[in-house]
Amino acid sequence: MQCLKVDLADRSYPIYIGAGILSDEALLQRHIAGRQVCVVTDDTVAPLYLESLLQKLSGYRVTSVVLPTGEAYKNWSTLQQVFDALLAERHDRRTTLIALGGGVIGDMTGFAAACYQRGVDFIQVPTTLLSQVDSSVGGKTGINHPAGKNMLGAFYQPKAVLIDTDSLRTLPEREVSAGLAEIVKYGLIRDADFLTWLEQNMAALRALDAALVTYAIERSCAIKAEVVAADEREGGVRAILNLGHTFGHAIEAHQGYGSWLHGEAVGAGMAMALDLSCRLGWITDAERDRGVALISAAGLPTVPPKGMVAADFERLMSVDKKVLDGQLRLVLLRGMGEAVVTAEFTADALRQCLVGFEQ
Ligand SMILES: NC(=O)c1ccc[n+]([C@@H]2O[C@H](COP(=O)([O-])OP(=O)(O)OC[C@H]3O[C@@H](n4cnc5c(N)ncnc54)[C@H](O)[C@@H]3O)[C@@H](O)[C@H]2O)c1
Ligand SMILES: O=C(O)C(=O)C[C@@H](O)[C@H](O)[C@H](O)COP(=O)(O)O
Ligand SMILES: [Zn+2]
Repeated sequence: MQCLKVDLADRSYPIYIGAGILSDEALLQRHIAGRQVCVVTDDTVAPLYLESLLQKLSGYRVTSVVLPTGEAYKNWSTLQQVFDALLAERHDRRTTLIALGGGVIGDMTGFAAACYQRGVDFIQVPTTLLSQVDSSVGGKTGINHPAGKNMLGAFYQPKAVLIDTDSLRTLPEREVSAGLAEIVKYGLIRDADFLTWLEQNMAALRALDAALVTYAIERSCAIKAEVVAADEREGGVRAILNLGHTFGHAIEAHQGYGSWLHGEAVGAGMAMALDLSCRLGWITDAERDRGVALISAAGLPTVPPKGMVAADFERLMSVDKKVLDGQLRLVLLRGMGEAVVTAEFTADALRQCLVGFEQ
């Protein structure tokens, strides 16, 4: 088992990574402060992993909430179901919530934990590749609004992240590719050597080779932990974790959340960010093509949905959380492995990029 740390003074916490670590009762229980636990999961993950998790919690007063599966349910009314269940079961403020599932469950459970009785503990038990390499780490929690992705939420850190790589065995191929999008992102923004390693190992990663996937999770979590520790609330450098997301979130909102997976939208979004970086002369054509080829090799789209035009992007991107005083900022590449958050592009350059992707 590998243990990394997210270093945030009194909000620091461990990330455990390993095969079968969910069978380690003591490891889980070490991070539960009180005697009450509520496990939050979805109706796809519950039949797979809920019972065995509950067995590790004997001696606690445990309840569970099973939410409907998917991005379309990352909203107020689903969150309300969590609060209703916590109140109906008389959970007190020493309760620990456990998020058992993918990023949708992790983001909503974290937000519920931030709000319930003004804040209770929570633990992340991510079961998708995407949530193991990204969403379970860093404390961004929240829900979507029809006008924009993750528009309501809080920065609220978990007490621990338990990544059991065995849970990936049941993950559908499409979800594996979605997780690879965020892994490719880390290479593009911060680590050119990791990018080369990903190029060499992409086929085996898609086949879920255990040793390679474990290394990819460790490297991704290490990069994310370092960036979050440097800038917990995204005052500056943390925004590089948003590479491809301004375009990608616009795609998700345009499609009504759910028909394109988050990772798929980020894949196409990163291809668009590579293209704009190239148009600005910051990376070469060959570097752009190399990035796009890797996104494609991960099984991800490299163009936005048919019928989505430049004006759709401009409208939806104008509500991005990186907009300051009406000025859009984007994460672009100054080189492979070197991301910047910048407003140094003209509206015209952006429009040409967007029009270039129209189909
Ligand atoms: N907070 C952050 O920093 C952060 C980072 C990245 C993404 N996100 C958010 O995460 C969400 C995407 O997360 P996701 O890709 O995990 O999606 P998800 O939570 O919808 O899970 C994907 C699908 O896999 C199923 N599933 C989960 N674990 C499984 C398993 N082990 N076996 C079989 N099926 C399983 C789920 O039921 C769901 O159908 C988006 O809402 C995105 O905005 C947040
Ligand atoms: O942790 C971060 O910071 C990220 O930006 C990680 C992203 O992969 C993730 O999708 C995040 O939820 C996006 O955040 P948002 O602030 O753009 O909604
Ligand atoms: Zn993301």
